[in-house]
Parts: sequence; C-alpha cells; structure tokens
Amino acid sequence: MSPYDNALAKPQSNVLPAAHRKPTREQAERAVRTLIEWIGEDPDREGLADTPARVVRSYEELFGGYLYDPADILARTFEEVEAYDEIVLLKGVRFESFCEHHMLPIIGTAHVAYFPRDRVVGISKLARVVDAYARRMQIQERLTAQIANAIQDVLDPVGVAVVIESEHHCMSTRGVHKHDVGMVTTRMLGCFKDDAERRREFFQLIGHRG
Ligand SMILES: Nc1nc2c(ncn2[C@@H]2O[C@H](COP(=O)(O)OP(=O)(O)OP(=O)(O)O)[C@@H](O)[C@H]2O)c(=O)[nH]1
Ligand SMILES: [Zn+2]
Repeated sequence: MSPYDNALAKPQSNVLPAAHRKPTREQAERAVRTLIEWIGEDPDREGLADTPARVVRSYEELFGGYLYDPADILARTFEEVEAYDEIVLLKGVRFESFCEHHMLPIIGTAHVAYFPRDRVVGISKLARVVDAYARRMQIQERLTAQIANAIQDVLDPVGVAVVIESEHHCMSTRGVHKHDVGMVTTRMLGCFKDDAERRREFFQLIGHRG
C-alpha cells in the first residue's frame, strides 16, 4: 500500500479546508508585492507596477484545477454498441503542474489507459481529468494516483493504468541542478495490476518495456 492511499480516499483530497478563509484578490496581490520587495526589487518601478495583478491572474489559470470536480468531467459516458473489450489509451497528454514543495513547474506527459466494462467516456475527458489534478499544488505520486483513482471510482472499468513522466524544475533550475532527469510514476489498478500480460500490453502501447 502506498503512503498516499489514505489521502486518496476522496479524489479531491487536496482542496482548501472549509475552515480556511480564502484571502481577497487585494491581499494576494499585496503578498506578491511583498515577495518582490523581499527579492530586493522596487515594486513601484514601471515594469513591476502591474506585476502583482498579473501574477494573481496567472495563478487563477495555473491553479484552476481546484474549480473542477473530475467526477463531473467523467459523468458523461456512452454505452458501447459493440462490446469493446480492449485497452483504451490516451497517450502523451502533456501537462503543466507545480510541485507543492517549491511551487516550481512540473512539466510532463501522462499516459492514461482504461479497460472498459460496459461504458466508455469521451476521450477528451481523460485529458481534462489530467488537467483538473495537474493544475493544483502537487507531488507527482499523488497526481498519478488521483487520476487513476478518479477514473476507477467514476467509470468502474475492469482496470486503469496511468504513467507519468516529467521534469521537475525544482531539480533543474535550482537545488541539485540536474537537467534532463525524468521522474516516472505509475499507478496500476484492476486488470493492469493483477494481469501481467495486460500490463505488458499497456507498456508496449506507450513504448516502454513492461
Ligand atoms: N517524491 C517527490 N518529491 C518531490 C516532488 N517534487 C519535488 N520533490 C522533492 O521534494 C523535496 C523537498 O526536499 P526538502 O529537503 O524539504 O527541500 P530542499 O531543501 O529545497 O531540497 P533540495 O531540492 O534537495 O534542495 C526535494 O527532494 C524535491 O526534489 C514530487 O513530485 N515527488
Ligand atoms: Zn519542488
């Protein structure tokens, strides 16, 4: 059992606790201004005057995943007309996320597969689920597990497989300064966990040796 399983009981585990009061936009902009001052810059010079507002606006986009419930995204499904008992794979879904330790980008690719039981989902919805979880403060292990668990919980397929490969800018642009190092995480559920042949087929489809 992975240490993240408990935190994953609900797909949306890293949302704001109810007791936490969300700061106003003005407070958020003031916080950015404070950081600019802390860096040693003049927040009133022309080039920086609008920066706090820009940063807060960009955060709305970069961390917009909290506004989406993956269960809603996956709610619209289609009954299979012909029984399709093979893997459905969305391969190479690029995403941008932010590590929760340094708030620096995690840039990566997700491969998301499921083995339908009796319903299929519009394929774009798998990419939307990736974004809904990526556009939050994350660690890659949790991101991987959340995507897989949401698909399992909502679609109840025979199995789900998620592989994420990424570069962590907190490792490349600061700290240990290691470039071109990939972090790979996987989450296998159902037939992909229990059936070695199915898992091998999945890894072959994404171009890895299983
Ligand atoms: N497991 C895991 N670690 C991550 C992820 N993103 C960032 N980290 C790591 O989180 C760790 C935080 O370590 P700390 O020692 O608290 O922070 P730090 O002093 O800034 O560490 P360095 O990055 O080694 O300089 C670092 O080792 C990061 O590489 C992630 O998605 N998963
Ligand atoms: Zn980091």
